[in-house]
Amino acid sequence: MSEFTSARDAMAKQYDVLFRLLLLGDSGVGKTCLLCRFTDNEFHPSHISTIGVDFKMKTLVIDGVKVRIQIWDTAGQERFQTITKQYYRRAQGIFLVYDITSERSFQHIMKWASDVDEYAPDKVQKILVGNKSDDVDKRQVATEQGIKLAEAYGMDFFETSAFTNHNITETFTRLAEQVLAANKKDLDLLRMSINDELNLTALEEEEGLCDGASSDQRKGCWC
Ligand SMILES: Nc1nc2c(ncn2[C@@H]2O[C@H](COP(=O)(O)OP(=O)(O)OP(=O)(O)O)[C@@H](O)[C@H]2O)c(=O)[nH]1
Repeated sequence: MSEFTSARDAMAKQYDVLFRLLLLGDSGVGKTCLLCRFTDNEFHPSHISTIGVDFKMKTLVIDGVKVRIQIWDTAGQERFQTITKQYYRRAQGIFLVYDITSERSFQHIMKWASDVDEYAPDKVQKILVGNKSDDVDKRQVATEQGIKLAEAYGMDFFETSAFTNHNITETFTRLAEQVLAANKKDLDLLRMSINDELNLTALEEEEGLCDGASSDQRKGCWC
């Protein structure tokens, strides 16, 4: 279920909605690097395996909506999967990541996708990501293979490079847009509730002004 904040919380926190997105894929495909590039515009050449899970936040504005996204980076290593699977059920969007220089990581997407079917909410939005597109000499997975697999699963598809910053913002924004669209009904309710609160606040302010106003000022007041 979507994690919409109350109108007062949202106003206090400077965002309208909060989404949880999850990065999944084999160890070494570049999940942590994708996240670091997106949130901090940094790239780390060394592979330090994620232990369990970690997260970073970023706020995007989509169609005038301030979307705060909490992106969970999971460990690709098999030994952490009991832990990482516990995070699936609270995700609204999932990146299924493979490495275009690793046929094996591409084959494993089927396993990741079936885990998502089993443990994530039905409404979860998914996107397929073929990372390391800069590493052309080592490419093992053709772009067309990625396109076909994404079509078969009914997902959008991006080839990315955390190294060159290719398609990074596009990929994260696309998944956030999909999640937003999938939760539009809840969002409309939220907007209505924000409007109600704003109207209420305006009314309260007006009333406050009237209460504290001098008799001259009260003449112009409708209360
Ligand atoms: N050439 C190239 N190398 C990349 C890219 N993204 C990540 N790498 C390298 O791939 C290695 C693994 O990257 P990580 O981001 O640590 O991989 P991970 O998927 O988070 O791995 P786990 O935490 O073990 O699941 C590192 O040496 C990165 O520098 C990319 O876009 N291009």
